[in-house]
Amino acid sequence: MAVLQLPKLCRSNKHLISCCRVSWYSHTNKTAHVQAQVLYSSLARADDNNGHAKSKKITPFTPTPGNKLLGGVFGKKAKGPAASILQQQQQRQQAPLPQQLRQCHVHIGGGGDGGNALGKLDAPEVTSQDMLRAMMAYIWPKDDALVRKRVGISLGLLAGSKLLTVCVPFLFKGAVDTMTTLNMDTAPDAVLSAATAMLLGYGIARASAAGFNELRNAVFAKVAHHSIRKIATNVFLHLHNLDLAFHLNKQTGALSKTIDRGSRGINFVLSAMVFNIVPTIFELALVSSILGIKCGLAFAGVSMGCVGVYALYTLSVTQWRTRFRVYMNQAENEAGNKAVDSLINYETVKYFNNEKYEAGCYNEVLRKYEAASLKTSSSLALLNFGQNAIFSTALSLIMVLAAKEIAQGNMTVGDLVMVNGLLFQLSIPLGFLGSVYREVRQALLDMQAMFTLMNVDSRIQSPVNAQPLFVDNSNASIEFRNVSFEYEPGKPIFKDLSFSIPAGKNVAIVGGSGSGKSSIVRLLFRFFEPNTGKVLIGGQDISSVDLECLRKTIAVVPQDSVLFHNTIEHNIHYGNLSKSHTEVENAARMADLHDSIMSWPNQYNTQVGERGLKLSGGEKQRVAIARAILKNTPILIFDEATSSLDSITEHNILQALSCATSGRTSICIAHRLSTVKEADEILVLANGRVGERGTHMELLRQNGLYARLWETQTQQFDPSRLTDETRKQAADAC
Ligand SMILES: Nc1ncnc2c1ncn2[C@@H]1O[C@H](COP(=O)(O)OP(=O)(O)OP(=O)(O)O)[C@@H](O)[C@H]1O
Repeated sequence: MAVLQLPKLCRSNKHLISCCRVSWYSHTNKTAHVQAQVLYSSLARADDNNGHAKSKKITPFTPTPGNKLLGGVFGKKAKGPAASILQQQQQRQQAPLPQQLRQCHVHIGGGGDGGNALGKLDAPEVTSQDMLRAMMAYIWPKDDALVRKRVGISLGLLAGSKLLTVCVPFLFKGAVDTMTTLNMDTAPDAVLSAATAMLLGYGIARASAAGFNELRNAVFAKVAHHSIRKIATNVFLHLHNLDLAFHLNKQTGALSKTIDRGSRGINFVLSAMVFNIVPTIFELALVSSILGIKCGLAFAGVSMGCVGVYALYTLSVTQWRTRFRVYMNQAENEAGNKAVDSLINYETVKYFNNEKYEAGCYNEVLRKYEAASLKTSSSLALLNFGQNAIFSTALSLIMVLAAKEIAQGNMTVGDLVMVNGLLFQLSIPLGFLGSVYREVRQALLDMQAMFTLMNVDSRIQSPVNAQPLFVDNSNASIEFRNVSFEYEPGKPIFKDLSFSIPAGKNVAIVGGSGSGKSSIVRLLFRFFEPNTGKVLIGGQDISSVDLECLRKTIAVVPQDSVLFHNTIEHNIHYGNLSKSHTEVENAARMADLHDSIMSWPNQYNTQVGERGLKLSGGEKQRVAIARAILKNTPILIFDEATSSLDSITEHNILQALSCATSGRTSICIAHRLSTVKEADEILVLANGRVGERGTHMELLRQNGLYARLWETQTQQFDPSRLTDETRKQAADAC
């Protein structure tokens, strides 16, 4: 039994501004990860001051699902016993948990989302080092010699361009010094040609340095884009592997923005890492050494001092500016979410004439974004000005020093030109250093959100050494054994639910709205896991079988059919991508859709619009049915599959479905009882259990909840036939 000490003291703490739940998250069958998160630092201060006195009130706490806890708030500087207990929780503890606590998940909340619009992700945070390490694996992959070769060539080109760049001021100095001897020399033509050669060399060196740079960019571009593609694909796949609960809690707008910004960040950081940071430091050292050797220690001292002050200023101001970028990202995510949510609900907005309200909400979020961007740009102006001021001061100082040396005859005018050239050359990488640091920090922030996503574990995974699911039409039985389940603590959906469906039978599940019919499908498909009890298919516990194998065994026609923004052919074909066009057509025929499709101008190439909005509700349902037929699985589930169809179409489809499902195990969820009265057995859900079960006639004879529902629907209701108990049940169900 896991016992956590939680700071009861927080209950009385006036600084507490957040009420949160502790996360119980089962990665394996026997352990739970417990993670506390930093929410506010105000409590930390209170804890600092009075930690000892308050620690007396700490009592052990035995967690159960749904227990509401207060606290979990501390800052980096938190001290005292209360803080140390919280810190213990923060370090991921692994404690064996009893069965009923396994796989029960509640997440830390409580406002003050300091992150982004993705909310708090239930994953350890990714550090900059983690990300750099991960990226290094992409740019220097052990298994891809071609990529390594490209990186090597790019580095060679980089070295060539740097050397040429450093030569430029020397050639210019040579030309100026040669020209100054023009009047005193006896052979002006020779001097002129020497100066011309040096000036030509100057031009060639400049052009070649630039050429090498561009060539390097071109060679490296493939490495960068290749890495971006790989990382973005991995993130995308990872998102698809996360469980339904994650996706129900996250907003798609924020997710796509996070991937978008994260991928852009990768491009920047990759180039910066290889071509800017290390080579810039090298160039700074080179230029300072040349200045020191050629012109003296004073010159080197001023240039090094300038670099030091410049770097210090840049780093500290950039650090300070980072928070504005975080606000900006948050506001941008929020704006993206708002826009997507509002546009997806276009029709609802119109039905209720709420365009202005929606625009107002969007404007409000944009206002936040505007404020954050203004702060970002004004602080950037401050940074740029400061950098310029530092550099100009150093440049003036060095030029004064050079002028003095010329006056004393220690340096030539050419030297002055060379110093000037070197310093200007220095200003380029220095400017880069500032902006690269700035951009790298910002890119790392963007990437952090994306990589943190990669750290989120799916709660539903195939167990290690998972068995395949050995079922076919002959043995695809389904059993729910003592299943208890709740999405949220304190709101049980099933209480000790048990039923079984023999292989090849067609069973209907009916019950009031919210009684948990669709939840049965989700448990069967392993979108969620029961808190206790087991779900078995063909006698195998589905939590121990391979997830992909399990899902290949079941075809679902969901309650809301959402289609891809593609042709109708693609949408039906999606049910089984290995099937031919003829099989797609056959499935469409069975779903009573083929004739409708053939009457459209573009037939199977008709575009269905975003989420299938160009189709009627009934047509979408028939596409979903055709898909499921095409998937051709031993188990078929229809969740309100014909609710949007007219009676004639429904009748046709039901006939086709009885062919399609014959010999297979099928579950039909329906409100309209006329669609399920032919089922082999009907289960009536009530109060989290199977309240009644039997064939249509048996249930009518039982004269219970089903009879009441049936009579209400067929308008043959005779209240005098109902007992008080049934009346109460029926009232609950309806
Ligand atoms: N992801 C979720 N998180 C929290 N509660 C949920 C979630 N999904 C469903 N519920 C709740 O679980 C209960 C059962 O939902 P379910 O969709 O299984 O009912 P149903 O019987 O299929 O309803 P209907 O006939 O109206 O479709 C409902 O009260 C619903 O609000």
